[in-house]
Amino acid sequence: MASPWKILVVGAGAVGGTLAVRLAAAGHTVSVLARGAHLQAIQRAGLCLEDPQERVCVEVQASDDLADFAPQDLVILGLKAHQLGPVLPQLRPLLHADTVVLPAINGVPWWYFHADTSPQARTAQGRTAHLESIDPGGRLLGAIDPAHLVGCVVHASAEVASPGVIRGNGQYRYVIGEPTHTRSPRVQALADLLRAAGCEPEVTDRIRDAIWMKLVGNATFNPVAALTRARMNAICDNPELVALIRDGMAEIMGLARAYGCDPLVSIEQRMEIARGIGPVKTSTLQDLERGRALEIAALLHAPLEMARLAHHPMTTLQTLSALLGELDRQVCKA
Ligand SMILES: NC(=O)C1=CN([C@@H]2O[C@H](COP(=O)(O)OP(=O)(O)OC[C@H]3O[C@@H](n4cnc5c(N)ncnc54)[C@H](OP(=O)(O)O)[C@@H]3O)[C@@H](O)[C@H]2O)C=CC1
Ligand SMILES: CC(C)(CO)C(=O)C(=O)O
Repeated sequence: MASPWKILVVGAGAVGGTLAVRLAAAGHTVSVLARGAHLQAIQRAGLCLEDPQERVCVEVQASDDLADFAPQDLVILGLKAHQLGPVLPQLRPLLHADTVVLPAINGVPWWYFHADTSPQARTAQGRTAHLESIDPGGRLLGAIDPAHLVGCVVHASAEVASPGVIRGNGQYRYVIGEPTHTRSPRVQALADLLRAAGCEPEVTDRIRDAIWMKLVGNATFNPVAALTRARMNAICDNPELVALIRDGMAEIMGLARAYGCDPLVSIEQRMEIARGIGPVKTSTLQDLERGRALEIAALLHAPLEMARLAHHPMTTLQTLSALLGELDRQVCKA
């Protein structure tokens, strides 16, 4: 192995925990930010990843306080998008000049307009625009230097099965790319790192296309899954839900194009990809079942805000957002 990386996973839940285990098992120095019973279990017995093929457990340094960690080569963000606020500014002391920050997070990212060329990307004053729905006041955008960021789209499904134990569906596909839409040695190095850890990285010089392609599924399947409590395969087998999802997909694909992007696949192909994920619970359904706040802002409010800015109609997504918002208020904690 080339020299080990010093890696911090901030939010070692389903997605972050998966990456933490794979990277630690590949010999890297991995630390994790976790909390509560999950943190206690990791400190007591390590962090474990089960997939249909194997169970792997690793020992990692774990804490609920970012001040306990030294500067890192790579910081992976495995939080829900709405959990970033208090955490992102605290990362600054952990970043050296070449540290890469990799947000493994669904939805429209807070940094979307950084280095973007769409007309909406700059304010009238020439500054990088932000979306109020995911980044009120632009505080996330100002929290860390966006030069550290590499975009990441996660094609994997997992959940925290019990404290200290992540259960995944055995898919480990990550699309990574520069927000500047260029090729870079650091993205290549990240791809090598992930491949050597048994993952399937894909490098793109059009990361926003990959973000939209993923969002086409998350903005439709995730709310429908939470509203119906159905797994992915059950949704795919229900023609009425499929019709609803196809309408929502068409809206998001149109929005992607309105922002100069290509959603990369047809509705038919996107449905097939969703079916291939298997009988899993979306992360939004997992949150609902645990009474946790739903990730509505990044999956629905942000594209709806972008739709308003671009004068693009999205009635299906508006309806899903209204229904999911009320479910969140009725069932989930703040
Ligand atoms: N799960 C999946 O299958 C997939 C998820 N995604 C996306 O990946 C991202 C992460 O989701 P997922 O892994 O499911 O989420 P999880 O809730 O499983 O993981 C997030 C973890 O971060 C912890 N956390 C949050 N804030 C803090 C904090 N301040 N200090 C310490 N720990 C903290 C959470 O703890 P606590 O539980 O106490 O809040 C939780 O353990 C989301 O954007 C999701 O949409 C993408 C593809 C698939
Ligand atoms: C639906 C799924 C698993 C697709 O990868 C996902 O992204 C999620 O659960 O949020």
